[in-house]
Amino acid sequence: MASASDRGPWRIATRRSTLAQTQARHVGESLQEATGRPFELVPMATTGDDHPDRALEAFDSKGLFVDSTRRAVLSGDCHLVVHSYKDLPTEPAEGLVIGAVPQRVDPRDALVTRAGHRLAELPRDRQVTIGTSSPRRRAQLQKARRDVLVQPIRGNLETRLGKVVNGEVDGIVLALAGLLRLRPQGFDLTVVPLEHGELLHAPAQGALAIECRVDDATTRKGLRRLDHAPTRTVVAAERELLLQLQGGCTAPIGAHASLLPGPDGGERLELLGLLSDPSGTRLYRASHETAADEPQLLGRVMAATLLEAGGHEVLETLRRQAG
Ligand SMILES: NCc1[nH]cc(CCC(=O)O)c1CC(=O)O
Repeated sequence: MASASDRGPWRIATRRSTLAQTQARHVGESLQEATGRPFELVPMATTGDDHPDRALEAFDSKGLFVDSTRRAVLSGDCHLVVHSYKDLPTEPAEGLVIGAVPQRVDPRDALVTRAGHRLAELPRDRQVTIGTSSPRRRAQLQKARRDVLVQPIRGNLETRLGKVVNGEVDGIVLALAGLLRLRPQGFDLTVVPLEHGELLHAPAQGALAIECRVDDATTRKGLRRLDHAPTRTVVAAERELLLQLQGGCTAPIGAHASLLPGPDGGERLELLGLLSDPSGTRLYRASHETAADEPQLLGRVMAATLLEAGGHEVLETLRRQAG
């Protein structure tokens, strides 16, 4: 087995999915440009990939998507691993550190249909079906449009787009980031981004987390070149909300943080948060702001607000159901 040394190419562990490999290649190219060292991808199967036919809900947030890639970094076989930040478990992995959070792309979800409808414009004179396996998207779709039938949908990006093209469903909701990175061609479909007030995206959506070993000074130094401080800040606020709310159950949770100009030329940090029951019947939204250097505080304040508004009962019910 090749091993990752301080010389030779950067070895980048990646899951086998096209999205994961595309993201890893982008990171590799940036790292090569920043350091003058070439890179190679080291694709590997993960537990999550072994069950691609299961609905997303079947996976918890306990690291199903990251296990073997992280092990490859911890063992010294690879220098780094690139994750979709939103799929990363909130518990830090022992011995690993997030060495870089590159600038994030558009974090919004999008509604993909043949006709280019907005959510509010979907026809009402017939049964419309929208495919998604995400509890967060389902809850918000049902809140906005009780009349729409939300269906679980499986398969990779191209398979799901194909189901819209052939009319199996009227539309799907997915992350704009995946479309931007994969640029699927040849589908006669319209992509309409969903605004934060329509359907709030997942915490850290559109961002990447690049992990390396805590004690690997060379890789940490290389990764610092890719780090984007404003993205770290907004993602920290969004992830703190997730951390505060996910005590043993996965509720639909949305979060969007942004840095805005503040008084006296400073910056302030704004956070939109959402917590819902799975049906979207009890759905709570709030917005708060703090100084730009208080992302964790902002996430905690948001969590307290959503819990007090009724989120406590929602989480209690979910916990009881989970057993
Ligand atoms: N849960 C799957 C997943 N993980 C990361 C992305 C792409 C978006 C991103 O990088 O945040 C997607 C696809 C989707 O949600 O439609």
